[in-house]
Parts: sequence; structure tokens; C-alpha cells
Amino acid sequence: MPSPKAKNPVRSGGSPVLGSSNGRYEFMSLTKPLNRSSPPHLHQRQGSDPTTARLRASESPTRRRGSSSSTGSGSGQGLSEEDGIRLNPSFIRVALSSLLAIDLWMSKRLGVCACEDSSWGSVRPLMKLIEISGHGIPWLAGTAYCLYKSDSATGQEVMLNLFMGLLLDLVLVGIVKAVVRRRRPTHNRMDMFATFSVDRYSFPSGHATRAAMCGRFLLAHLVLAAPLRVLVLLWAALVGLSRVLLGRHNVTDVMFGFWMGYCQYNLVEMLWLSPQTLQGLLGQLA
Ligand SMILES: CC(C)=CCC/C(C)=C/COP(=O)(O)O
Repeated sequence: MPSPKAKNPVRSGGSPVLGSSNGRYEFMSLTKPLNRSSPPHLHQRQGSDPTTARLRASESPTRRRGSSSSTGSGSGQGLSEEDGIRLNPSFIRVALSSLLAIDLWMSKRLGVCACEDSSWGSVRPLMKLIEISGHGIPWLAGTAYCLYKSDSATGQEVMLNLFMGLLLDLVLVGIVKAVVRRRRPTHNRMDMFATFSVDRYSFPSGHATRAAMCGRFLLAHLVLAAPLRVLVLLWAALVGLSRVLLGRHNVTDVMFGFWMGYCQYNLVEMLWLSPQTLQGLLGQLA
């Protein structure tokens, strides 16, 4: 039965959905109605309310400082504007290093499958299986195979864009890893298969970016029943969790990876290649 989403216009002009009655996957076109409406009270900017604005102003540190000096603290105990400017960066630095310390401590505690002797060492093979399910090679190979096998224009369009998205993900993650150069946790055993040289760095987790991007892609372009949609989300979450349990990453690497992968999907949508664009590009090459 065709999905209700199939009634939406298709960006490329191709058929939006493949029949599923014969047990095949259905694809959805990229163009779909945006349902971003939210209750009007959420649209109201915080502080636009005059009472809140007044309250904020009365609570501002500058104002408080001003009032304390006006009460005659000529002894130099009151903080000047310059003190405020000097205090803020150090406060941010302290907050960041505390966060980092919590991150390292939590990641070490959670790395319970880092090796066979670890407390959950027996679960390590399962975690490594989940790791492979989010690795770039199976995803690239699987997508290329589906692209080759697909006999509909829409299927090819979707698979081609997924393939481009996967390449884009490898490039962007490689760039961020090379710039940030955060070392992997010390308890990690570097026994991953097929890695690039930048993969000795851990920020962000490439598995997490891929899981988030591919998860969003599958949910948007495959017409899946509710249990399968839940399974996609569960898989993405498990890929992220397995990175920390295996000791490959710190928690923040995975959290940032999820966010980055989520945003990368937006980029894939923006750069969406239609068959017409592709034909034009191929025509220019020929
Ligand atoms: C060789 C290819 C095509 C991809 C490498 C995939 C890989 C090993 C990424 C590293 O992921 P983490 O940053 O999550 O450890």
C-alpha cells in the first residue's frame, strides 16, 4: 500500500514510492511538508515580556555592582567592569575543565568492555558487532550495492544521495578529528578494522555521526512501519553507547558526534542531487 507520504510532490520528478506489496522497500522523496508548527506561547521570545525584562535588568551584575558602589564602598571591595571581564573567561575555563574531568571520569567508568578482562568483557564481541554495523565500509558497500541493484529512478536517487552523504561524513569527521586532535581514551585497545590515520583521534566519534545521519536518512526516505522506525533509533543509540562501552570514545565525543551527524543530514538535504543535476554533471564530464 502506498504510504501517505508518497502523495507529496517529488523534487526530482520521479515516482516517490516504490510498491511495497511485493515486500520491497519503499522510498520517499526528499520534499515533504514541514510540520514545524509549535504552540504560539513557545514562539514568544523570553524576555520580551516587559516584567521579565525589568526583573533581568534589576538582577544584572553590572547593576548590582553599580548600586553597591553607590552605597559608598569606596574601599575598593566592589567589583569594577574590568574585574567582570577578567573573571568571566576564568569562570568559563574552570567550568570547561570541570566538564572535561567529569567526561573523562564517566567515560573511564563506562568503558566496561574495553578488553576481555574488563568487568563486562564477555559482552565485548556483541559490542564489536554493533561497531561493525556502524562502520563506514559496510555502509558504503551496502549503499553502492543497492544503487547498482535499484531499478527505479527514485531508488537510485535516494541511494546515490546516501552514498554522497556517507562520503561527506568521512571527509567532515576527518577534518574535525585532524583539527581537534583529541587522543582516544587510554583504556582503548586500538583493534578496529579499516581505519584512516585520523582515526587515532577520538573527537568526534565517526560511528556516532554516521549513526545519526544514516538514522535520519532512513527515517526520512524509507517508508518503515513503526516498529522498524523504533529499531532504527535503537540501533543509532546502541552504536553510540557501544563506542563508550568499548572504551573507544569519551562521552562528549559521542554526544558531539550525534549532533554533528544530525546536522550533516541537513547538509545532505541542502546538497541533494536530483537525477537531472547528475545527468548535467555527467554530461559536463563527458
Ligand atoms: C575506512 C572507512 C571507509 C571508514 C572508517 C570508519 C572508522 C573506523 C571510523 C572511526 O570511527 P570512530 O571515530 O567512531 O572510532
